[in-house]
Amino acid sequence: MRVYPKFILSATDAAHFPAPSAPEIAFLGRSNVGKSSLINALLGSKQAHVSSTPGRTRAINFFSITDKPERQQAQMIFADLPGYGYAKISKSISAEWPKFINPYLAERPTLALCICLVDSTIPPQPSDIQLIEYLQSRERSLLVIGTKADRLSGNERVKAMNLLRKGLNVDGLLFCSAKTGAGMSELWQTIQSAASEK
Ligand SMILES: Nc1nc2c(ncn2[C@@H]2O[C@H](COP(=O)(O)OP(=O)(O)OP(=O)(O)O)[C@@H](O)[C@H]2O)c(=O)[nH]1
Ligand SMILES: [Mg+2]
Repeated sequence: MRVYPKFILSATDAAHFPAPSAPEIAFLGRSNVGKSSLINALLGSKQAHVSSTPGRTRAINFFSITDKPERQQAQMIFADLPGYGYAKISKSISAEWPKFINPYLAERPTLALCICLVDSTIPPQPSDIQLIEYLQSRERSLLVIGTKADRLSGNERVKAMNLLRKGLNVDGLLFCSAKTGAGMSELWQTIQSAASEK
């Protein structure tokens, strides 16, 4: 799918969020799980900052998405959220979460879908379970993505899929790779149907 993304703003405070307009798709996950890479793969361009240093994304970065370059009004908005759960930065990030990330997840009226990224190459992590339980308690629509699936063989993929499904207590789980593009068309379909339902 060809889309035209535009960076809107970077917010470190709820007061700086853009006024709610188009349906929003939030990308969540532990630091280094591949949030920014997945956004870039979906958009087919380098919008989000990808880094080898975990914890690089410290703000919520908003991008507007249109299907035609001349269109002014966004059809949907992507929100790239700061990562959580990485030991070295967990203190500073966990201090920031309640301040503006919890209000975003709990109260944002236009939030249509939370895409929760988990690393498909490691077992379910407590911080992932915590986030998914929080979103479920808030009755948010969510989709869990196993990232970096290119690192697994076919056999390992089946094993990892079962382990994550059980450990995270979710039915649907989609494995993706920002590197090979695996899973991208299925992911776009889910995003579009969530945005059109909002
Ligand atoms: N093999 C492989 N590596 C990936 C994939 N996606 C991301 N990576 C690598 O994982 C690292 C982290 O990627 P980012 O996209 O910056 O991760 P992030 O979740 O945005 O990280 P923070 O912003 O720090 O929270 C980078 O070194 C990427 O190259 C993938 O699909 N396959
Ligand atoms: Mg990032």
